[in-house]
Amino acid sequence: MDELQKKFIDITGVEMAFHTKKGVFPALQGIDLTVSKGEFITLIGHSGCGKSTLLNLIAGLLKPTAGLLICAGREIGGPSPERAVVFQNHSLLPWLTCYENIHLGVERVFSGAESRAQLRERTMDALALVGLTSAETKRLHEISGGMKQRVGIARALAMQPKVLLMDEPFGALDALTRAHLQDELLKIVAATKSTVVMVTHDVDEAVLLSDRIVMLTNGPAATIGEIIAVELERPRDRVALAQDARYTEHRRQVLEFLYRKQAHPAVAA
Ligand SMILES: Nc1ncnc2c1ncn2[C@@H]1O[C@H](COP(=O)(O)OP(=O)(O)OP(=O)(O)O)[C@@H](O)[C@H]1O
Repeated sequence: MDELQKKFIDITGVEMAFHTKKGVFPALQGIDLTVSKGEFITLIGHSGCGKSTLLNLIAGLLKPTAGLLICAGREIGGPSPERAVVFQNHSLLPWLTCYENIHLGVERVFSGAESRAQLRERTMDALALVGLTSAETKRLHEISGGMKQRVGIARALAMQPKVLLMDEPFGALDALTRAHLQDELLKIVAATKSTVVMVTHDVDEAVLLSDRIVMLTNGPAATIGEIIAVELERPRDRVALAQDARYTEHRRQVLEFLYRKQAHPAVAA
């Protein structure tokens, strides 16, 4: 792996302060992080510590008050289909079909360079990737929450992003659907070799999916407290992992960080 691939996302000295009615609120400070190409990173930390803020900075939806964010050798200057985002509320258009929701994004990115047939093929490939080929013509209000989330992931992947950014993509789903989609995401990421940064609140999700778990301290002025390298070979099987001592140890490390070292002020009091 060359230097550019090792530092595919390169974040140095990033600070984010928000101007509020009560004055300046320092959300993040001293954020240094590199993510290599093909790596799966999760961001975990207590509510309000700044996980979404960091993700939005990488997405280019926010500009840092200090520091530098680089992706694939170029400074992140704003949002780009190179860095596709999947949100918890999937932000899809409910009156359109699954196909149309994905096709909209595909058209936006590729219509200058590709024929209508190619655009259709891209859209169908993305639907197939998330197992929704048969739901092509269904409208969003006709499908379940888990299926909507899959459409959101397909829409993001269809743009062939360099980086997939996910903000609690499975947060609103029931436990079984969530487990199913985590397994699907593992397969998709293995096939597409995507670089992923994902925000989660779920310790098991973080250990199951990640190459590294980035744990943020409590805000204000949150920063990276610890990073755990998850040394579990892939493909990963959730049932086998449940009895794996390394899995349990990683889980313990995250829990210790969250509930001992960074016990939430409200909880610690
Ligand atoms: N636009 C904004 N203006 C002012 N303050 C903000 C803004 N966006 C976020 N913040 C503050 O920055 C801090 C970090 O918010 P952020 O949403 O990144 O946290 P989070 O870790 O993603 O939280 P959660 O897990 O609850 O989603 C919070 O204190 C929040 O109130």
